[in-house]
Amino acid sequence: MSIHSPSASIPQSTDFPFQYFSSTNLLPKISSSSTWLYTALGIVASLLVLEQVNYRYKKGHLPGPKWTIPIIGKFADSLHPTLEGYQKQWDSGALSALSVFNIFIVIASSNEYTRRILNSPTYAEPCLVAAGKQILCADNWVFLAGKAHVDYRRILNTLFTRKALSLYLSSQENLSREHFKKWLDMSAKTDKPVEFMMPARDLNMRTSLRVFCGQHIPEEGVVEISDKYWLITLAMELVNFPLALPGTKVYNAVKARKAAMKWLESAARLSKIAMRGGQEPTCLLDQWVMELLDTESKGRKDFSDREMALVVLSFLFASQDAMSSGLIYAFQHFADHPDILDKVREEQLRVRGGDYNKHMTLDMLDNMPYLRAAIRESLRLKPPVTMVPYKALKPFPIADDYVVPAGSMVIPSLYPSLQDPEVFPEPTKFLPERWLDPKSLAWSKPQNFLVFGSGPHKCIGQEYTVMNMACVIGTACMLMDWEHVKTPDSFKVKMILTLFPKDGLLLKFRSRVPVV
Ligand code: HEM
Repeated sequence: MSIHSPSASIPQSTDFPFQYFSSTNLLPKISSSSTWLYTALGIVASLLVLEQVNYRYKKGHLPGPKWTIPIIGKFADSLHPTLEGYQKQWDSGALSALSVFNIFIVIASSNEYTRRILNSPTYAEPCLVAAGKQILCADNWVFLAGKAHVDYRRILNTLFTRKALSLYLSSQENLSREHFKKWLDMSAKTDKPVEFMMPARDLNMRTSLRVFCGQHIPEEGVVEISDKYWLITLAMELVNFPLALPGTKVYNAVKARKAAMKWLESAARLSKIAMRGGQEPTCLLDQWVMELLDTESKGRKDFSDREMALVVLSFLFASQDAMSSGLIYAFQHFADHPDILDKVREEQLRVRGGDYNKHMTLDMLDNMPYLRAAIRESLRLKPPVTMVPYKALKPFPIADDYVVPAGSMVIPSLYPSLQDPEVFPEPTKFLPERWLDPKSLAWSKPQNFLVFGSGPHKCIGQEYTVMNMACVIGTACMLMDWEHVKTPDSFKVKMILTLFPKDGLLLKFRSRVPVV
């Protein structure tokens, strides 16, 4: 098949019972009063046949079910995704196909096809999930494409320079310490372990909101956004029930977004007032407003409160689930590898000059190669984002023998590249050492380290993420011990948009030195 003739031909012989629909001898004598019924049945039957023909035509020779379940397709699987399920799909071929609610989906598992999708902006653009635009608003900058996206992103890059990152570091460290005290108190009160998933998400949400909005959001707003944000996470399924009726996940998520936007718009307004009034910048919004006020800096000078709030919303969306997943697995990996934790501690103590309570700076972080290698390895071993849904803007000749039909979802998978034994021998082991030598095999194939994606939409928060994880883990291991209470589900994976240990990670915390 040529690359310009999408998919395969219509099937010649089938195991689908077309004859059922055309078999007139099954029909009773048609009375005039029931004509409408048979007409309606005929139309429905034709649509169902058309659905199958269309699916088979688009699928072509790709591996995947021969027939799609009428109307819903693989909706049931997409409601309860499992890593094992995806592994099966990836193992079925470098490209494979399925359909959910008539959305045709092509999944890429190889490094080559995955990177081709991520780096072909004229053929495909990120669509997050099918309901992404409803939830994050269609006018959110993350849905821009081409030059408009590049220009917008250039401005946002100024929020993640080294100078900006060092501004955020002290809020991160102070909040981490507050939360460590809470976790230690929880452990001190009972013999039972803490189920770490929600406390970690809470630390992360509070850190993000304070780093992004500083004190421009009152505590009441932080609590409301943190409480409601979970509804947004729950709605981020690959394909949702198509109508956002009251009670559906998408409906609840839209309500949660409206509540969050009210606080975020107010924060943008207050930041502008504070910066114009000569106050010192303390957060990402302030950093942005200072950039706008700087007569030396080039680029757009006017961003409405709504535009700024939508950017913060996109950062919250992108960071909350992925960063929580990254942190939770880091706590699990370090608890399960005390020898590695010892090495991290040794390095921490050396760089902190023997002072357990010394606060971290970016310069100190530069001198912690072992901690950075361990965090990189933790993210490789359990990459929070396993795949990134994109949409084909036009027929996309992804392979010599296959063209992704326009309008299809096309999903690059990050996980298989990060578990490739050719690049990461013993891929299921936690081996920070593989990142210590710049000439190592792992470093020799940077194209395989897809934790943060690749191409024009590569994660804008990559450095911020590593800095935050290093700050939390580096400080935690100075001040606390934590023990992993293992259960039969500890090493099984639960997929809620990102990856989490199935038992929520049970930890017991103990103080090493008083937290100040
Ligand atoms: C462990 C943490 C994180 C992981 C694993 C992660 C991963 C990713 C991935 C895989 C992408 C898609 C890249 C692509 O399409 O090629 C992405 C995009 C993005 N990430 Fe992250 N991310 C993390 C944290 C963050 C944080 C903390 C922020 C915000 C401060 C952030 C902001 C974004 C944004 C805005 C995009 C879209 C960029 C664009 O379309 O230009 N991420 N991230």
